[in-house]
Amino acid sequence: MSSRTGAKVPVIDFSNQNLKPSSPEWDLLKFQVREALEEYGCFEASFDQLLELRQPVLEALKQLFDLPFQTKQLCVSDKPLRAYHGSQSRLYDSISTDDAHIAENIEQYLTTTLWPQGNISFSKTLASFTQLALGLEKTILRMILESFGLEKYMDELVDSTNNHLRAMKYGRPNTSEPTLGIPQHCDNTILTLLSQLNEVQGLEIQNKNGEWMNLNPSPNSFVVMLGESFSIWLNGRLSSCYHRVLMEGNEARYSIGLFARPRGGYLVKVPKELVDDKNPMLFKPFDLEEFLRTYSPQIVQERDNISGAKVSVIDFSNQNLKLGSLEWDLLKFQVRGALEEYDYFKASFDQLLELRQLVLEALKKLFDLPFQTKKVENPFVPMLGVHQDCKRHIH
Ligand SMILES: O=C(O)CCC(=O)C(=O)O
Ligand SMILES: [Fe+2]
Repeated sequence: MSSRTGAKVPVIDFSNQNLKPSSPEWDLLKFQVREALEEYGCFEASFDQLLELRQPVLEALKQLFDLPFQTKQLCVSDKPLRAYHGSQSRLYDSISTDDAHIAENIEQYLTTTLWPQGNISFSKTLASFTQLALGLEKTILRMILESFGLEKYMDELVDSTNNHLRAMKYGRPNTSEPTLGIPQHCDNTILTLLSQLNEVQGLEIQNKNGEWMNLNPSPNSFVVMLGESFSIWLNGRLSSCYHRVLMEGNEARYSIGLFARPRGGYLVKVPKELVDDKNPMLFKPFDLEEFLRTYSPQIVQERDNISGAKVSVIDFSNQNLKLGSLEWDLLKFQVRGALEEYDYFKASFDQLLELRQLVLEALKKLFDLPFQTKKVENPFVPMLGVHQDCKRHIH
C-alpha cells in the first residue's frame, strides 16, 4: 500500500453570505481556490450554513438506508450510474437522482418510490441541501473560470450541467483493518461537493507524490474536488483529484454529494482560449453520457448482469488460421455478430497462456518501483508515462 502523510488540504472559508464577485474578499478566495486546485485538485470549503442542515440530512439518510433492501431496489434507472446501487453483502450503498436542483425530481424519483404514502420532510431536506450545495458550487465554478479569464463560459457550463445528488452509506466493517469502501478513482464530474454527515472518517485523496492524505473534514465544510470532465475541458491545466474511502471500526459512515456532471448531449470541448502553438488540444470533444454508456467496464458488467446475457467467446487459437478459409469466414461472422449485439467479446487465444505469467511478473516488478522512479513522464502528453489518476473506477 502507498505511503501516507499527515499533511492537510487547504481549508477555504466561504461562510460570508454577502460575498460579492470582484470584491477584495472574492479575489482572495479565488486565488486560494486556484492554488489549492493546482496542488491537490481538492480543498475543504467551510460553509457555516451547512451546520444546521447536517443533522436533518443525516436523519433523512438513516431513514432511507434503513428501508428494506427490496424497497431500495425499487429505485431503478435505465441510465448508467443512477438510482440504487447496493447489495446485501457489500459495504457500500448509494441512492441518487439526476437534476436534483428541481425539487420534483427528488420527490418523484426518490421519495414517492421509497415511500408511496409520502415523506415530505425527506424531500424538503434533500432539496434544501441541494440548493445550498449548488449555490456554493456555482460560486466556486465562477472563481475557477475567472482565474483563467474564461468567465464568459459560465452560463454555458451551468446550463449544460446535470446536478446529480447521491446519498451514500458505508456499512460498518467491524474490523480495525482498513477496508475499502470505494476504490481509488477520479470523479467524472466538473466539480464534486461532498459532505460527510457523521463523525466516521474515511475519505482520502492522493497528493502529487503519490501519498494518501486523510481528509477529516469538519462538520461545517464541504470537500470540493475537481473532476475529470473539468480537467479535460481545461485542457489539463488542472488535474482531477484521485480519492478513495477506507473504512475501519464498527460504525457506519454517511455522506452525501452533489456531482455536477456534463449532461448527455453536451459536448465537453476545450475552449479555444486554452489552445495555442504551445498548448495543443490534448483531448477530443466528448459526450460524457455516451462515453459512460460505451466504455465504463462497470456499466458493461452491470448491463450484462441485469440482462443475464452471456458474452460471446470466440476462439482464435488456431495458429494456421488463413485469410479467406471457411474457419476465417465463420470467425468473421461471429465477430460481427458479437460486436453488433454487445460491442465487445472475449477472444480465446491459447498462445496467451504461456506469456501471461511472465507479463504478470514484469508488471509486478514495474509497479513495485518507487513512485519517483515511475514518474518520469512528459505531463503534457496524455495517456503516456505513469498514470496514477486515470479512471480505474468511474463515479
Ligand atoms: O463518501 C465519500 O466521502 C466519497 C464518495 C465518492 O468518492 C464518490 O461517490 O465518488
Ligand atoms: Fe468520488
